[in-house]
Amino acid sequence: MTNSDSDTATGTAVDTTGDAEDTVRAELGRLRDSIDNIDAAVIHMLAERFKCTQQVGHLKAAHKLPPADPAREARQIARLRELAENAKLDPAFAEKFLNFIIAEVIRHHETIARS
Ligand SMILES: O=C(O)C(=O)C[C@]1(C(=O)O)C=C[C@@H](O)C=C1
Repeated sequence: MTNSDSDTATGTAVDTTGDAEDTVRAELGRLRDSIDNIDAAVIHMLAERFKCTQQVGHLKAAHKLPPADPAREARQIARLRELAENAKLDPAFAEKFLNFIIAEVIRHHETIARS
């Protein structure tokens, strides 16, 4: 036996050279690199979204429109839930995530309206 010995309790092969550990470490590193890229993309996309919503906030304040538009939100939620389902993402999570972002946007709109 060169790369593995037999586990005395289970009889299963156990790596004794550290090769498996290296493989796992490499795979984890590769996945984390992708996660870091995705997180960066999410941040950049959110930054662009907030640039748009800031403009919406100024437009709404200038025309005395209310910060929140529940009918628009209902349409966005229905749309995102369907997108999530098709993408095999939990639609409840997608809805929570959108509501979290919109709550922050409404806070920004209110700040702009007060200024
Ligand atoms: O579309 C608007 O009216 C916005 O103010 C943007 C936005 C959003 O972040 O998507 C935020 C608040 C509204 O209640 C609905 C949507």
